[in-house]
Amino acid sequence: MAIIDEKTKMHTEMEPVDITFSDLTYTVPISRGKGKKTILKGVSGTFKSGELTAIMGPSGAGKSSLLNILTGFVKIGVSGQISIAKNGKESRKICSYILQEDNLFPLFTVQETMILAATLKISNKSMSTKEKHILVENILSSLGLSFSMKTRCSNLSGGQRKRLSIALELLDDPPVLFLDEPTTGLDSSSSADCISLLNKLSTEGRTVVCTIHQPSASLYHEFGHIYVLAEGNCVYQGPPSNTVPFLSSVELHCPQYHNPADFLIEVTNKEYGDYTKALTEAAEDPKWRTEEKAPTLLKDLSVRPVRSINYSKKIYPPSEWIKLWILMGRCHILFYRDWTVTHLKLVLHILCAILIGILYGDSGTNATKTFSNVGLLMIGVVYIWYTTMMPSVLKFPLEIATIKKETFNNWYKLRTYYLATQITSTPIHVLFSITFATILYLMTSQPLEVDRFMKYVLTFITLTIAADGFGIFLGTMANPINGTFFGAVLTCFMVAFAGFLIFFHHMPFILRLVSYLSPHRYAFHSLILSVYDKGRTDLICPSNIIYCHYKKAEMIIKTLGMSDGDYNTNILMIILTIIAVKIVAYFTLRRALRMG
Ligand SMILES: Nc1ncnc2c1ncn2[C@@H]1O[C@H](COP(=O)(O)OP(=O)(O)OP(=O)(O)O)[C@@H](O)[C@H]1O
Repeated sequence: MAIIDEKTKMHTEMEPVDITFSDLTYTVPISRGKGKKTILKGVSGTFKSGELTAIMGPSGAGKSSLLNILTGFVKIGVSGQISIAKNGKESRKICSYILQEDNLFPLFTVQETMILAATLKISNKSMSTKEKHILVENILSSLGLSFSMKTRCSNLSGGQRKRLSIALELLDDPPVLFLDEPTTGLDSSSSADCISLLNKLSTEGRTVVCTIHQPSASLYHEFGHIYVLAEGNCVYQGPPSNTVPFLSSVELHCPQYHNPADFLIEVTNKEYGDYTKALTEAAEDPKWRTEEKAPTLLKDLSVRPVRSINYSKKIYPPSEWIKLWILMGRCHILFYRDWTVTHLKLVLHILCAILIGILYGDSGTNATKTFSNVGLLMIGVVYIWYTTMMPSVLKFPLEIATIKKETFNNWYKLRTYYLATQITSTPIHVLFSITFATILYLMTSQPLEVDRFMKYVLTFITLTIAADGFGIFLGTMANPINGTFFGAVLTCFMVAFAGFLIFFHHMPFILRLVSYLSPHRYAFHSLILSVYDKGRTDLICPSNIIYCHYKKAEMIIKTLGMSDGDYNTNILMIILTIIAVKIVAYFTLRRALRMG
């Protein structure tokens, strides 16, 4: 449904953006100290606006590498010139890159995904909310997604997901679209729909470049320009109609009724001998780059391309501050919808606290159970640490591809995303830790004093935030398998250095210094001091017991070697750990995005 009113008739005209690159070379290290491998060997070419370009070639020819370099996704090891200019100004920000993986949030519907993207990409000053809704409907209708507006992304078909990925990038009307293998995983009919959609977008004045493996004969002729790579060399560039005469010029005759695209790939796969050098030389002749037939409608500059999507106004993005609020909103919805993240965990925290509470009974006041109570405090530390850290270790590797796609396409800056996730996830961790700590405190008969209770809960709150930071750090440094392994090892050492499984005065001096790096040390210290320090009344020694060694609270503090301990210093150390680990985690996340 194309909604056109007087306002939307004022189409902003697509400014042509041609992409020119010359002598592009891409070199990668093979393995440490063992030399380099050249992926692209000085390739040149031009991709014009209003034209749909296909980058083709056998597997490993360098198609994705070329696309990654042109988009700016890859920068290291690249030499040569690339010009992507709009109004004479060089800019990569006008490009949108649609990756092979769709990376959509499964819990959002198509409409929600689009509206959220629209609010992130288009400021309220350049378009009202109503206008954004109209634009979203317009794009979805143009891409044949109107009937799936209320469908969750998890339930979309492969072709629909691909079209939604394209729709999302069309919101801010980019003049250049790059797509990595948009037809992979689609059946022939969906592939045909996808390519004809891209063709339509290019005829509206955009520069559309995609990689494709082996298109059918009919699909092949939908492209305006074909760029073929073989072993890092350009072995053909020109319209599809010139392919057969071009190949004939090097004595490679495409059999009648044979798909020229198939023949081209067979030739580049050396099924008829090694023609790579001959083809590379022949492809340098500019005569193959123009069609011999009459120029198409688009190339006639007097004809304005008809735009199916109406962008009523020039689009400006909102400020990062506004984007922060929008991202926080998105995180909240995701937390709410993913019941395993919030509801299930809250229930499990309650159940576990009750279970542990039953297990330890009155250990908080019973002088015969003092050591059990100390063990309980340690269990609390490990429980909160583990249940907070491990989900973060697993969460970030799953999200990195989506964050990379969105930050690369200028939806928002990484620091905005990071801040939004921290602001939204922290209250949830805090809620979990308060719930767990409160139940445990009351069920295990800890002293009913507000001051002690607050200190006890505050320790769990700070520890949970620190654990989240360590989880992000590990999740952005390693894959989920290694992350969970390193997380488990790290936790074991932190527990060992906490001062309970081995007392501080039993540790070798050097290792005692290492214990200062363990947040578990500070958390365990804080819990002991909150419960037993500062004039704690004597614990109850049951009448049937003759002697209770730990009746006096200072005795347990002395045994644990914490007589000099100060609650505030320990909490401060956890807070400093939080600040340090969250900053480091931001940089490891940034590094993970760069490494892809
Ligand atoms: N960072 C890298 N380190 C080492 N080798 C690389 C790197 N990037 C690409 N390559 C190699 O460069 C060659 C070209 O890779 P590229 O992904 O560009 O090929 P492709 O034509 O897109 O292949 P396919 O069609 O199979 O996806 C491959 O042999 C690949 O192994």
